[in-house]
Amino acid sequence: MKETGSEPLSEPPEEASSPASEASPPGSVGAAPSAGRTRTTCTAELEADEHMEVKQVTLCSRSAEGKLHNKRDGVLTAEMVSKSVSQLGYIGTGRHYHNLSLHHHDLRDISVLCKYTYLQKLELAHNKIKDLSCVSHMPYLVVLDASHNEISDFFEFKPPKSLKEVNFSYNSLTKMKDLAAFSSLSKLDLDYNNISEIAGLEHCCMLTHLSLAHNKISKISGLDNLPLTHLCLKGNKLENTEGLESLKRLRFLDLCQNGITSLSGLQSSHLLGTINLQKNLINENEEWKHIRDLLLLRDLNLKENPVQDQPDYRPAIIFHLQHLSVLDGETVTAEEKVSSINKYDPPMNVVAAREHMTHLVYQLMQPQVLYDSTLPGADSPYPMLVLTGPQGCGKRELAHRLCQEISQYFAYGICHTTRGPYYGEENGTDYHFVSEEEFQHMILMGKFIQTMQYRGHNYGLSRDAIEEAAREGLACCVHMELEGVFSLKNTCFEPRYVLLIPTMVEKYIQHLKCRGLYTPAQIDAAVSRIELYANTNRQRPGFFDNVIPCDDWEEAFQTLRRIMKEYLLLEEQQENVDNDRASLHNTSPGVGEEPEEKAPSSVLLSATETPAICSPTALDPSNPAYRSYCTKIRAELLSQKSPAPFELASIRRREQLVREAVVGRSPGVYSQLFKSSAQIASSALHNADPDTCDDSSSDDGGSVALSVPSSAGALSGFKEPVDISLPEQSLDTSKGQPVEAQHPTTNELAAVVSPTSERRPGSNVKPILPPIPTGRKTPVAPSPTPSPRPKTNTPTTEEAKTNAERDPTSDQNKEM
Ligand SMILES: Nc1ncnc2c1ncn2[C@@H]1O[C@H](COP(=O)(O)OP(=O)(O)OP(=O)(O)O)[C@@H](O)[C@H]1O
Repeated sequence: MKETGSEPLSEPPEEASSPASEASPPGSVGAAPSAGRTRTTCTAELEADEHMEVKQVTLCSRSAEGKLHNKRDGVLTAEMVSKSVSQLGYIGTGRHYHNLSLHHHDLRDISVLCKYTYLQKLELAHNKIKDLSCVSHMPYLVVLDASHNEISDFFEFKPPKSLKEVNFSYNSLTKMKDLAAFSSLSKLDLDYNNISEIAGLEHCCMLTHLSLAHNKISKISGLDNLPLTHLCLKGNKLENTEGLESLKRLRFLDLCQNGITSLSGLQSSHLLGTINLQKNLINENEEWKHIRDLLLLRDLNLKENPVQDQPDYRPAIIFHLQHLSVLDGETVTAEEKVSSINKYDPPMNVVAAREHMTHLVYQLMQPQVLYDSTLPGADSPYPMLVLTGPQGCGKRELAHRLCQEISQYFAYGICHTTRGPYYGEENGTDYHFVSEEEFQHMILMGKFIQTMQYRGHNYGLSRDAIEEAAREGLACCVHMELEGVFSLKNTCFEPRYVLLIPTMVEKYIQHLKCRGLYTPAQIDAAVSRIELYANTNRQRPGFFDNVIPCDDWEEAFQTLRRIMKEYLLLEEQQENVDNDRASLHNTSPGVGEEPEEKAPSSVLLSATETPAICSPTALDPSNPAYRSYCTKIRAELLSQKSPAPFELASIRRREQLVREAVVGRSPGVYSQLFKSSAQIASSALHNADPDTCDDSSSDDGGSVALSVPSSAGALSGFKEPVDISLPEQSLDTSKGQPVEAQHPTTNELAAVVSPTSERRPGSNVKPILPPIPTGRKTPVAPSPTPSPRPKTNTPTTEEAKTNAERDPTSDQNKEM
């Protein structure tokens, strides 16, 4: 839209309108009454209007004529201006052009611009201007670009109230002056001048962008509390980054091409997202410490700094500044982040995997030995118990006590350690105390299946420690820290992991203090690890098989004892025998007659540390509440019609055929196991009802067969892997099913055949103790509490059978 009339477009403000109205000669800034301006101003502006249709047009691209004219004397004329204005708009009551762009005209004298009081944007780059006093007449000016000129006077004009952006780059400024009057200034570009000190900006409370690249600044100063978000001090003489502390809003910082050696001073600019420090003198990897708390930092450039020559420079920086997405201009990949973490702070499972790999390799380098005592069966692991929990939580004492009280089944696995013995500790009882050299030698000899460093000492569980227990026909019980558990989970062993966790921190601290072995720092560290255990339990369901609060050791021990008996099927057998009898005599109790389950002696903690009764652990087969449920289901099924004995015999025969087809006829290494309770119970039932005995399986209608951990697992039939504690898997259901329904399904067979079927964690595969060799040692200490269990050695299969035959209703049979 074009103004056509010759009237003034609007009334300019008084101070600005005066010179224009007089049509002053170039350079003059004289005052004149506003009434006199009308004609001249309008003429100039209207001349401009006539030539202006297109907005934002630059003279350099279209005014060859004007160029020629200017080249003569460098004086800007109204005609040229009229060709270079754009952006017609309203100001006050009239319409005026707002923009004037005069690039590359070799202009020296622009005093004619005094008449153009309504300009908002003035672009004068690439001229030879020294004097900008005409700007004093532009009260509406917002943007001024006077870059690439010859200006040496800093802001020598009356401050336009709204002046926001000024570009004085590539001029001859040497000194900054007070800019208090330029309170609206938000962007100031002073690149490529000769300024040696930052000054005069104290009152620029709107200044967000400041660039002073390629000056002579040797110290960052004068920026205190400015609201700067972007600061460029590239190509100066800076040696450090001190002086930026108060710039809390800084987001972009360019300090490249200086002599900076340290990043100190940047730590409090928490909003920094980009720091460019290319071509400086930073040479310490450790400098990351100053910027590690800048969590919004995404782009860091340390190219061409000596620090790049440091070994592991990039992974180290990436590790310490995990939030970076670009380092030295290159995108930081997820892989780089992960590998840097694995390098500098590997998570426990990574450490464990590495440890495992190391031990495996060293072991493979040795002459190979067949550790037949601990070989896992097709579906049953060698039984092992691992007590874990924070240091001093009592796991060692509990392990010892368990091995004493249930000495028929457990032996204490003695670890090696490089720490010296505490008072009262004996070599070969609590630990094998060895020197560091010995320990390292053992590692190299592939002796360990797991090691860990704890508080500067090495601890390790050797294969021999486990074998020692296994050769005695005993399950192995060890205690270790969480790292050890992670490590052990990589091995072929599938222990039962029991977490002992203090829930009363004060009591735990008190206990540690009483021990008198730990410094306050060590106590703090031990306490802090409670959280680690709790988190692991929360975040990895099934990681621990049981969680027992250990504030009261007696209570914890009773819980542990009960769990272990269940684990080894010592109590379950009794229950099964009872059920079997009931089945055989067709006197199975109804649901209402179910004997009450014993309440747990201690409350197990669930994953979220809530009592087990109302928690997910209620579904833990080791939980009595859950078992009660299973028993009820079983009782209900038992009360239904039982198949006739000949049907059972037929089923057994077919099962046996399937079994033999799957695992062959020959008994495995565990065939003479502590087949303990199951076989004895089985024998008892054989005696009770010989008609139903036709093969190695029990003839009780299913329930005994289910609970018998026969040799090497699979040998006892395809039912073996099925966990009796799971009601839907219990083959007891066969009693209430039609015969066809008792045939193994494809899935059941697969479960037997597949060695990976439902194993730990959380699988509750019942373990089988290794064979008891002839001449086995008598357990050191029998259980202190009178128990119906055998008080000496676990009987061999033959012994058990004989005993059972002698007295099928004996206590031994019941218990075992
Ligand atoms: N082979 C191992 N792997 C991992 N951790 C182990 C191993 N052997 C022992 N530990 C654990 O190392 C920690 C330190 O053991 P140490 O015997 O030195 O301390 P403690 O003060 O006696 O504590 P605690 O009574 O729990 O054993 C204990 O938590 C212990 O269970």
